[in-house]
Amino acid sequence: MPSELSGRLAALVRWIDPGPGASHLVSDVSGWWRDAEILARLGPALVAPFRAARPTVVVSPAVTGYLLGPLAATALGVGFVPAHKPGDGRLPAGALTWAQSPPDFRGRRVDLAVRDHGLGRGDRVLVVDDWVATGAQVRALYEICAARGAEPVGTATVVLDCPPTVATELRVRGLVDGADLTA
Ligand SMILES: O=P(O)(O)OC[C@H]1O[C@H](OP(=O)(O)OP(=O)(O)O)[C@H](O)[C@@H]1O
Ligand SMILES: Nc1ncnc2[nH]cnc12
Repeated sequence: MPSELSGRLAALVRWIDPGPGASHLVSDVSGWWRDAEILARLGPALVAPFRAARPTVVVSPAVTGYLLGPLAATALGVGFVPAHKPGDGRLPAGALTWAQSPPDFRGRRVDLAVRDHGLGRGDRVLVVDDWVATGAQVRALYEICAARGAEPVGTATVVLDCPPTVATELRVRGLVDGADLTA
């Protein structure tokens, strides 16, 4: 992990109390977008460990992934494919491939869908997201890749907050260690 960038990213994470009844604080990463230098560095830093794998496309889940995925795709010079969630109100027309995640960090099983037109045999997919906690949503995206005949080369995340065994299994690389964030 690039240490100077890691420190700046970690310092920009804020924690919000969602209000009465909430069991835990919620992260706010909007500081990453507001800092022009960090914004410019995010894409290249995320993709650096995966350049040798020659990804042909970046896939990211709604909704924060939609901010990071295009930064990573631009850095690689490849295209971007959004992975939709039923609640995001933007399910595209045409055939979709769906997968359901195992319980994620909130205990939810998340349904994810990718437009068939966007992903196919021969694609080498880099998954990009802001945070990997249990790896549940990454697993669902890899399942979609497999169903489309595409190969996931790994996952680039800003916050790597999953057990090392999961990071190794899913080939996840991160810019900030979750243990360095204090809520
Ligand atoms: O490793 P996991 O347990 O799967 O959790 C990580 C995922 O959960 C969060 O997304 P969320 O569904 O909260 O969507 P958001 O981008 O709208 O915050 C985060 O952005 C990752 O996508
Ligand atoms: N955005 C997020 N994604 C996953 N785990 C988190 N823990 C706190 N914020 C999170």
